Amino acid sequence: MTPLEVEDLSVRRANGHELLRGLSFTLASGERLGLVGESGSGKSLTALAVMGLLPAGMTAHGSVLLGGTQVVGAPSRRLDGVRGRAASVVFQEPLAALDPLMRVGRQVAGPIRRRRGLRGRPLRAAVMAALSEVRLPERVASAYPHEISGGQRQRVAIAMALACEPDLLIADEPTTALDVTVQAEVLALLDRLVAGRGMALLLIGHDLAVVADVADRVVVLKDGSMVESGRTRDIVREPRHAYTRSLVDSAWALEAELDRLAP
Ligand SMILES: Nc1ncnc2c1ncn2[C@@H]1O[C@H](COP(=O)(O)OP(=O)(O)OP(=O)(O)O)[C@@H](O)[C@H]1O
Repeated sequence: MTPLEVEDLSVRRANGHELLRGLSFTLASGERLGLVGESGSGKSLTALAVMGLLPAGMTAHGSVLLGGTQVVGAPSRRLDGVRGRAASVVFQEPLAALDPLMRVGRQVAGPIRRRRGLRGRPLRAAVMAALSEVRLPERVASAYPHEISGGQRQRVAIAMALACEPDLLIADEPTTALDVTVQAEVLALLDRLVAGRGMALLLIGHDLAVVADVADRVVVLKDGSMVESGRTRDIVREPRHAYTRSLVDSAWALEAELDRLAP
């Protein structure tokens, strides 16, 4: 089963204004696709439309097949069984995914219980294993989200998303809210965990250098439309569109600056 097939996807506001236009791409099993573009280009709306989670007042048109289920126009009840199993999301701000009043261990236990039907001691063991996989110490289980660091919170959010054992993981700017030193660690962790499970990954970001490190193919979005797509190395070496070229140039400029600072 193909994890994700998006065909001519558009998103409109109630007043008819189009925020996304005619977007098409496919993600095969185990494939890594990057979705890049500047702020406001429609990256997050794409993720929300794929999951059937658009804000009230916005409608999707076209086709989104998530693990073979049509998301566009589907009633929320039908999608409850698809979300988590077919795809999970890690958002930019981990606090958004976590309940501030619940200890971390209980939160991680939620999706494991639902997905694998575990209870009692086996459930506790599975929670500890899930935390250890994202390199978190056991004591994090009894902490509240505000008692751990931003990087640790994002690891918890990743553990929860992976606990559902989805065929596709959508990571929407998963490291943007983190300190630079923590960003690389979390990205490497995500990379390793997704590869180990053979999951497909849709990695969303504004920084081409970060996305290119992980993604096999890239889709470039500008003002709600796809301007270019192709294999990452082709796009980085020979961008066809002027906008993509500007993203590549700024990625190279940053690289050169880092080389100059730390040769
Ligand atoms: N809840 C909303 N209500 C109205 N307009 C919205 C809403 N969310 C997003 N938009 C608009 O849709 C467009 C695309 O937004 P989106 O959040 O997808 O961009 P993005 O590429 O993810 O940007 P960023 O990198 O800043 O997250 C923007 O013009 C934005 O103003």
